[in-house]
Amino acid sequence: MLGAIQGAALPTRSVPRLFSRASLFSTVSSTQALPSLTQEALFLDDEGFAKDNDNSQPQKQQPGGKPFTFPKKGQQLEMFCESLAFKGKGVCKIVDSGFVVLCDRALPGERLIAQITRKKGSYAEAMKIKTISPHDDAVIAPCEHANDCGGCKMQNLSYSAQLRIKEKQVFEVISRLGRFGSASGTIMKGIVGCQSPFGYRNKMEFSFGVKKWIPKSELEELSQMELCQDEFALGLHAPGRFDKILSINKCLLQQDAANKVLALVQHFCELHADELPPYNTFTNTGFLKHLVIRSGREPETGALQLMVNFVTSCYDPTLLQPLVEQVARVPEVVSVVNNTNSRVGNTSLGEEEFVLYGKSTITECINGLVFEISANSFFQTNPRQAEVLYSLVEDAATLKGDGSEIVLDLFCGTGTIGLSLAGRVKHVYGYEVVPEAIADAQRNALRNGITNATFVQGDLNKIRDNFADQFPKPDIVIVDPNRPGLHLNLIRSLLKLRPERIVYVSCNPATCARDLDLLTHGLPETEIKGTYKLLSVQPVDMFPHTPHIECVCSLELIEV
Ligand SMILES: C[S@@+](CC[C@H](N)C(=O)[O-])C[C@H]1O[C@@H](n2cnc3c(N)ncnc32)[C@H](O)[C@@H]1O
Repeated sequence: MLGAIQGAALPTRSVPRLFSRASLFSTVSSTQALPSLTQEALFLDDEGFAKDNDNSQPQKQQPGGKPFTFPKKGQQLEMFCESLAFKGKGVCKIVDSGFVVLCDRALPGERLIAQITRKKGSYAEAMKIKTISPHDDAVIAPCEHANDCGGCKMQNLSYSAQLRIKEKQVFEVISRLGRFGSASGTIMKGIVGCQSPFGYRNKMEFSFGVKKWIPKSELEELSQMELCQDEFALGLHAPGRFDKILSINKCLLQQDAANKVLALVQHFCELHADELPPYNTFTNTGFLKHLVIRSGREPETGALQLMVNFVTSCYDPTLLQPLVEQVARVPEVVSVVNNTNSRVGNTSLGEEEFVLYGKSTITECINGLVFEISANSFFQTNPRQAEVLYSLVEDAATLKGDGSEIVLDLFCGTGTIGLSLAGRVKHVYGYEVVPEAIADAQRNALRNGITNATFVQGDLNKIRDNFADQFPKPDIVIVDPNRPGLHLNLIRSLLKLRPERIVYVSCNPATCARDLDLLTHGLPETEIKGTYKLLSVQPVDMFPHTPHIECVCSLELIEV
């Protein structure tokens, strides 16, 4: 049944406005990355493909022949939310005109009043003012910051409804953008939800600042006097604001012990803001820039371990000492480090690192392997669901298990996927651009006594013709790219390499669908001939309450 798709005529589709196949590839040169879709194009693509409104806005007339009136900035209008775009914005239609508006925090099925904030090409953006009638699955968000913080845009929706929406988004993008049409029904697997939709994150990064962002809802309650006192803030950046911090008392995505540390640091630093001044992004002055809290598990006992990282503008351990002493009293804290960053701006990556208390790393266990995590190393942020994800990758790889196969783990990070397969294969080759991640991967192999894994540092957007000479021909290739997906040259190289199976792990269904289309259907304009059959697409929810979706896709080589 699936095999038939390869030879069958491809489903035709109307060409969306901003993302025709011709426009997508017209700018590609051999040295350029496959043009990553702009966020706007991605969204519109999603909007245009994902629903039955392909013709909703390009035309200048309503069905009755009446011309569309573009809404004006500042206008408050009644609208109905039809679906969610990948970035979590509600795709709404103005009730009178059917004009499409993207509205933050609008939920599918909700009727609402929203204020137009800007016009963007043929659609508008709006800010929700009030709900007229909620989504059937609307719930009261458990987090006090849910309506103001940019992180959990979907907390107002029951978790089962979140999963349904995400599953539908993947299905639509795979069928339309990936051009798998009705066959998507047999390819798609049901979404795998997260057992614990709260407390799942093992890393949260908070910022210090001098400007507290006061949400509209609180503004009316505050006296003028209180409004003037914005000299200290610790929390998350207000949505779209680099300079304003929404003070966070407790984040439900992290563990209770991490919230204890956050509250303690909030309290201490607010009291001692004169000695420990928060960083001011306008004047580039101040000391405290970021608080990063990471968590892990002790391998033998499974006990929670916390690493607290203070990112400061310079190195001054004496200044930090009283704060470090307080934090170290929290029983779960096993490491306090200080990363210094003197550069202008807000990055939390340090130039130099100093251990102020305890160890320099914490550990995490994934599917029986132990991984060391340092302050700046990449690690999956939902480790329990990462175990689920990696098991799905192993299923998709359908290893023989006789130790004969070669696995190529592209975009390997700290080696977690490849290392978790190493016990069942002949050799794993990992490829990754970040040198520190490669060093971590090598250390992780050593720590777990794995001797059949080799990790190579290199940029997969700049591969040359001799790329495949660096390792024996792989039987299975795993790709786990960042949001922009695969470079066109890498797709060409995979098609030339012809591994029996490709497992594509994606954090962006839109670019994943684009790449699956190329690997299976090919693209005559670029002389790419697809030689793979898409066997399955498995959505996995790694980040409940956020718009993010992960997918594991299995592809099998076909003889042509
Ligand atoms: C989504 S992460 C996956 C990491 C790993 N597979 C895991 O599960 O932990 C993507 C990884 O690709 C790496 N990466 C991004 N662009 C790259 C490039 N052009 N060449 C090689 N690696 C790249 C990133 O540094 C990151 O470690």
